[in-house]
Parts: sequence; C-alpha cells; structure tokens
Amino acid sequence: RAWMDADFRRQLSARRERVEDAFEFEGRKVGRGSYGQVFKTKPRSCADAPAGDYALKQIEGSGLSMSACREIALLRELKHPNVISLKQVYLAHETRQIWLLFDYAEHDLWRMINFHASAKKCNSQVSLPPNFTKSIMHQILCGIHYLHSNWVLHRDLKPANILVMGATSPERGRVKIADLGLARLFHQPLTPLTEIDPVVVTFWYRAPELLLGARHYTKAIDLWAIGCIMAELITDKPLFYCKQEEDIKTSSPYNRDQLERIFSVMGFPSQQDWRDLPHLPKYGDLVRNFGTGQQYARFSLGRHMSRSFGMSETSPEFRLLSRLLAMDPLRRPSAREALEDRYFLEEPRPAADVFNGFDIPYGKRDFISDSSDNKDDLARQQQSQPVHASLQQYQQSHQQALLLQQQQQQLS
Ligand SMILES: CNc1nccc(N2CC[C@H](NC(=O)Nc3ccc(CN4CCOCC4)c(C(F)(F)F)c3)C2)n1
Repeated sequence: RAWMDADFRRQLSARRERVEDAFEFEGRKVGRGSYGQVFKTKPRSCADAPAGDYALKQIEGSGLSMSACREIALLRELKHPNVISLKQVYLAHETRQIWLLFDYAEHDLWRMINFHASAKKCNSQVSLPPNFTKSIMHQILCGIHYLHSNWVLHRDLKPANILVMGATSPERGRVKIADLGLARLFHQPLTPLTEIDPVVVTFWYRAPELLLGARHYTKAIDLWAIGCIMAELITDKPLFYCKQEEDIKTSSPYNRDQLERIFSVMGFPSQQDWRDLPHLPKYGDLVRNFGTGQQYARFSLGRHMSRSFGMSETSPEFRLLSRLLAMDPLRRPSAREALEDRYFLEEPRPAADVFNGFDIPYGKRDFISDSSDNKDDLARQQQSQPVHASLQQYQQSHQQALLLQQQQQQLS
C-alpha cells in the first residue's frame, strides 16, 4: 500500500461514493442469514440512482471472501430478464464491508404459495389469471436456460429463491431467479425461523440421484427442482414434503425419509425406468432400506396428481410435469426442450407479467426489527445456547427464548 502516495489515496477516499450516503436503509432489514443481511432501500435525494426501491445486500464478514468473490464475479457476467441483476458493488474501505445493490423484488414464490395455501384454508379464493402457473414456469425455464447455457448451475432452486417484481416496479410481475443463500441455523440459534430464511434447510427439492450419493451437480438436478416447484404452484403444497426428523447436520447425502416420500408419490424406480440406478454410491443403502420396492408398486405421479388434485394424466400440464420429474436424470428434458413443450404453445399463452394485470394480493415484505437482534443476543448470553443439533431442539429453545422475552417485557 506504500506505493499509493498518501494524498492520492485521500483524494480517492474523498471521491468514493459511500453506500450510507447514497441509500437510506436504517431499520429496513427484510432478510438475514449466514450470507449476510438484505435491506429494502430508497436512494437518498442526493444519490444519482433512479427512483424506485433497491435491495442492498450487506455480505457477511469483511474483506473479499471466496463466496463474495464468486457472487460478484458471477453476477457481473450474468444479464438476463429472468435472473436477478447486480446494479452496483460498494466496498466500504473503513469497515472492509461489501454491499451489493439490486433492483428490489417485493415477492417470492415461497411467500406467494404460503399466501395461497392459507387463503385456501380459510376458504377465501385468491383470484389469479388462468395462465399464472404457466407464466411463472416459462420465466423460470427461460432464466435457467440462460444460466445453463453459460454453464452456471443453480443447485438450490426452491420457491424462496424465485423472486417476483412487485406492482411499483417497471418490471411488474416478472420472475427473477436469485440465490438468497442458506441461513445456517447454528449461526443464529434464536432468530425466529421465519425471519432467518423462509424455508430452512430442506431436501424437498433434491433430485433422487443426489439423495443416492451422486457426486456432481448437473443441469438435470436443476430441472428436477423446477418440476417440484411446478407441482407446488399447482397444488400449493410441497410435492415431496418430508418432516425434518433426523439431525439436519447429517453429512451423508442419503436421506431415507426423503427418498421414502419420493417413492410414495412416484412409485419405486424399476431397472427399465432408471438403468444407471445400481451404479449410484448409495444403491446398497437403498436396497437395504427398500428391498425391491414392491410396496410402492401401485404408486405413480399420475395417480397422486389425479387422486389428490383431480389433474388429468393426459393434460399437457401433467405431461410436462412428469417429464421434469423423471427419476432417471438422463430422461429429464433440458431447459430448452421444456420450453418447447406443447404446454407453452397452447392457449392461454404465458405472459410477461405473471399477474397479467390482476391486482397483486400479497402484502409487502415485513421489516425485521433490530430490537429482536439485541433481545436475542441478551437471551443468547444468559442462556449460552448449545449448538443446535436438530431442528426440534432449535424450536424448543426458540420457544423458551420467546417466553423469556415476554417475561422481560412484562418486567420492564
Ligand atoms: C428481498 N428482495 C430482493 N430483491 C432483489 C434482490 C434480492 N437479493 C437478495 C440477495 C440476492 N442475491 C443473489 O441472488 N445472489 C446470487 C448469487 C449467485 C447466483 C448464481 N449462483 C447460484 C449458486 O450456484 C452458482 C451460481 C445468483 C443467481 F444467478 F442464481 F441468481 C444470485 C438478491 N432481494
């Protein structure tokens, strides 16, 4: 650093735009996880950023970590209407913090689907256009086709990572593939689950070959997840929902309960269905746990979708779904092949605004109060929480902490 003479550095530092000078983000936190935290911000009048809302991600830690480098390097190269776009990177030299600026997306499929599910529960229908699922699916596949053609695999597609632009955005109702990053429960043992990350570490979107020890991520693994998301958009329920029983820290990719759930929906893969199955690393465990799988003989996706949701097995919608959810990864379509499916060619055609002009029924994201941070810290200090070995323990201690908070509030 000696080579840069002092007053030159002073000039640079004086000219550098500071994120806190350009944007107002105090008390506007909308997301938090081990990846860092995300704020919904507006440019301050002095900033030269165009009006509108922005998402500011403050990357966890300081300095250019490997993951920060990857995220910045990747996002700078990626430019597609259905992939989140990085507008600006701020390096705060004093604190060595990194801030990423994005156009703000008010919605995501996790919150939208939960809204539909809870509306159904209290018998109030949400009015959405008939091509709602088709429009969302079309835009997810366009975004993934772009990523895959740039040899970028997503590897963690799930509803929470599919953002949708809100009513105030010029891109109203447009899908943006994102990666909100995983919140490791263990870093923030007392933060309410719903606050850390809408969907805690789940295996519900994991392709069967991954659960059976496949060593590499593939494009087909992303397409399986998209099939799971399509089913969930149709039924408002995770297709392969599985209670998170065992310790989620298990390092083994083999997850018996998750596989059991998949077989009870899809049936058990035969040699004809999936020729390479016996070559997967965990095939031995599979045979030990499930034998020849004849107890799943009468199950199939068609049976599940028609019995539980009255879906016709001859409809183009079902045919695309069953192509995406082929057990054998070699039989799944590429993103391009999926986009060419008859489902997207027949009426009603997919729309650029997935809400198709309908009113957007979902609320805005809630702000996460910083006070809960401090109370958590206080509770954490007093209770010196053990590292959470499982979700149950986490939830119990979280309940205790909430009780403690309430008692404190009554006392104070
Ligand atoms: C809450 N509202 C909101 N509106 C807009 C953006 C936004 N955020 C928060 C953080 C997120 N950051 C990313 O999405 N980053 C990101 C990082 C990497 C990648 C691509 N990799 C995924 C993992 O595998 C390797 C490739 C992506 C991408 F391309 F998937 F979108 C996004 C973007 N939030």
